[in-house]
Amino acid sequence: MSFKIQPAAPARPNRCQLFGPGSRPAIFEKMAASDADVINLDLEDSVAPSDKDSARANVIAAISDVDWGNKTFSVRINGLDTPFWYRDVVDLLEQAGERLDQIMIPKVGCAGDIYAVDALVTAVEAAKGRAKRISFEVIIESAAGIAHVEEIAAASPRLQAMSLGAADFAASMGMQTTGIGGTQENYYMHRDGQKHWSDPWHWAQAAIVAACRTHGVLPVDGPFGDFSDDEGFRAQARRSATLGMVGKWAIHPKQVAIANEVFTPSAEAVAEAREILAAMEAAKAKGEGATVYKGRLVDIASIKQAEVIVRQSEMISG
Ligand SMILES: CCC(=O)SCCNC(=O)CCNC(=O)[C@H](O)C(C)(C)COP(=O)(O)OP(=O)(O)OC[C@H]1O[C@@H](n2cnc3c(N)ncnc32)[C@H](O)[C@@H]1OP(=O)(O)O
Ligand SMILES: O=CC(=O)O
Ligand SMILES: [Mg+2]
Repeated sequence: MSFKIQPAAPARPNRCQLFGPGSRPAIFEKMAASDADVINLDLEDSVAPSDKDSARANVIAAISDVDWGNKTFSVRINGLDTPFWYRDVVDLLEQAGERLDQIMIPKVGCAGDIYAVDALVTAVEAAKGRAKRISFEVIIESAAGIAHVEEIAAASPRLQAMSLGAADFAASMGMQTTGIGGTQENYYMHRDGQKHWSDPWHWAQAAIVAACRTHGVLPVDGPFGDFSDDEGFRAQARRSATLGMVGKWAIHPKQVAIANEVFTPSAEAVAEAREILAAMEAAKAKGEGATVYKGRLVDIASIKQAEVIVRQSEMISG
């Protein structure tokens, strides 16, 4: 470990973030009744420009009127390149009740974007005497965002989570696809007459995980657009979990259960992690730093690996 200790990310479940347009209040109660850990009401790209004002009013009302239980409650504001974002922040912070936990800043391109929102939020919080300090989450969904991912992850103590937004990311990168996440037909290797598909999102996800883990932020996988493809969603979620991401967005309620399943360590994984910890305790009692568990090496690094799984499981089960 470096002299600088890796900070822990916020200890709250973030296995699934369920999205819904702020212009569709008929689904708010259904979102609240879901099993998602995080709710994201959207003021940005799922809301037509003509509906921005009414969607903002719907969301502000719903923050107090709907029982969101113990979910993390977040609102996605409009991007800093639009005329809408400052009004989103001011109205939310001036008018919304204390139940608002977080705002999501889309399309961030540099640390300065977060600084600007932080300055505005801090001023309105102080002016209104808000007791609860709002946290931030951001979406990396542009070439600039991924190029500056580390400074973004370090930008504010308010920052709790960072998602990869595959749709806008693909557009910003000039990727030749209209698919939102998952397998891309033309991204394959060819050998002996067979196609072997690769993962075009992998490098961006890995960069996000590294930036987040360096700065104590939760790394999250964003949307998977084809909500008819359960197995495609599951495969994408499993790759993300294996890389170190803690959860994934659901853009349809049927994706919630799959995300929760994938991002909850299985009973078998937890049992094995506990056995590794026990094997290492036994090794330590004999003065050994390395031992054999089920025919394979485990050593002091294995304790940290096993603790990741046990901690995740304990945090989720509360
Ligand atoms: C891609 C880049 C991004 O920025 S993604 C994030 C922004 N996008 C969004 O927030 C979109 C969220 N999703 C939606 O708006 C809808 O799910 C879309 C995809 C339009 C599909 O809606 P719809 O045609 O009603 O689906 P459906 O008939 O299969 O619905 C079945 C039942 O589920 C409900 N439902 C629908 N969406 C949600 C949701 N997000 N949260 C909670 N409930 C939802 C429907 O109302 C329907 O309920 P019921 O069975 O009639 O009682
Ligand atoms: O905002 C999300 C995206 O994929 O774009
Ligand atoms: Mg987007």
